[in-house]
Amino acid sequence: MSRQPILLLGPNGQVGWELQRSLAVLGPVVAVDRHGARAPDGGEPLCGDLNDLEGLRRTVAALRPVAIVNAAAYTAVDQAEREPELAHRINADAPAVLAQAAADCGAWLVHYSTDYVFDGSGVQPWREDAATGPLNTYGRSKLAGEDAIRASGCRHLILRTQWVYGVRGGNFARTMLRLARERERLTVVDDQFGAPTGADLIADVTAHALHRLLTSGQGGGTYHLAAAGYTTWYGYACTLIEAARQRWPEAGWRVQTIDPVPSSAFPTPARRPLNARLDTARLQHTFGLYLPPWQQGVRRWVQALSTP
Ligand SMILES: NC(=O)C1=CN([C@@H]2O[C@H](COP(=O)(O)OP(=O)(O)OC[C@H]3O[C@@H](n4cnc5c(N)ncnc54)[C@H](OP(=O)(O)O)[C@@H]3O)[C@@H](O)[C@H]2O)C=CC1
Ligand SMILES: Cc1cn([C@H]2C[C@H](O)[C@@H](COP(=O)(O)OP(=O)(O)O[C@H]3O[C@@H](C)C(=O)[C@@H](O)[C@H]3O)O2)c(=O)[nH]c1=O
Repeated sequence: MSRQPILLLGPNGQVGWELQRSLAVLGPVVAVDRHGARAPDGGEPLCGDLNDLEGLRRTVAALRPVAIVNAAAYTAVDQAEREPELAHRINADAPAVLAQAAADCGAWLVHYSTDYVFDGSGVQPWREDAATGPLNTYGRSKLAGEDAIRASGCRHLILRTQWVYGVRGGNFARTMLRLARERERLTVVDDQFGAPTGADLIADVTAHALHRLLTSGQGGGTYHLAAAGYTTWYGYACTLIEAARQRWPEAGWRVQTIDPVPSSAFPTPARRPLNARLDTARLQHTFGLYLPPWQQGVRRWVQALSTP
């Protein structure tokens, strides 16, 4: 394996945190967060701020990584409706610059995208070649990022994933566990379908796929990556709260009722797709992977928490 480093951006996010662990077996990893980092050779400080496009360009040119793994993103779905320019800069302009810089030095660019690039119609899981039609600003910004990477001609791996939970940072699961101890009644939408997917699984699959790309030079492109099976946010909340109650029976749970409701009964600034299921056959087939059922990952996540 190459001694050229892997540049990891966004190392403190849910996925980035797990990537620090999973990528380490592939070679040296230089993790740079938005505050920057020292260059390994003592040269100019490295820039990891996706708002600083010139800084990103300089960093890639100086480091000449074998791969750039971009786990940084603007992920506040509702807030993006109020900050479309910022969401676009982080999720589209920065990946475009990274793609150009990767093309210039021959690096692979690994990037993450979302189920929210789809319009949520139909009932079949979405394949990679299905027509996109994002319903919200976040989804549009992520799709623009994907398009820029594909258009750049750089060697790339785009992994579209969904409903991510991890040990770091905020997510739906953490919100539900908090609400279940604060309120007697929860209402959760039961008409949006997808698969809760662990950041650890995403990071492990990324490392496995990147190893293949670096050793064979084959397999780039756009893939769907999600845990197996599907549920709704309501089904997810019920499974999660049940697992947490079993683990901590005395944690002061107040919740008595969880009401399944249609999306119309839970209005949010950003519209979300109803059918967000991702067809992962291409990823499993290309990289010889088995993706475990979503319930397994959610229960493991609960077991790994130190407090609810
Ligand atoms: N979360 C989810 O449910 C899903 C996520 N994805 C995609 O997966 C990828 C990883 O998501 P996830 O780990 O959940 O995201 P998180 O929100 O947990 O982490 C995002 C990271 O991006 C960093 N970041 C934000 N703005 C900047 C900036 N200007 N410069 C540098 N870093 C910045 C944040 O830094 P800081 O900590 O300093 O704020 C944070 O560490 C993203 O591409 C996301 O779009 C796809 C589908 C679902
Ligand atoms: C807090 C809460 C949310 N909901 C609904 C709102 C929404 O339709 C759904 C999910 O809400 P959240 O805002 O937590 O999740 P959201 O930010 O929409 O999650 C998305 O994040 C981005 C980054 C992605 O890429 C997506 O794959 C997806 O994971 O649950 C309820 O029904 N009841 C509740 O109490």
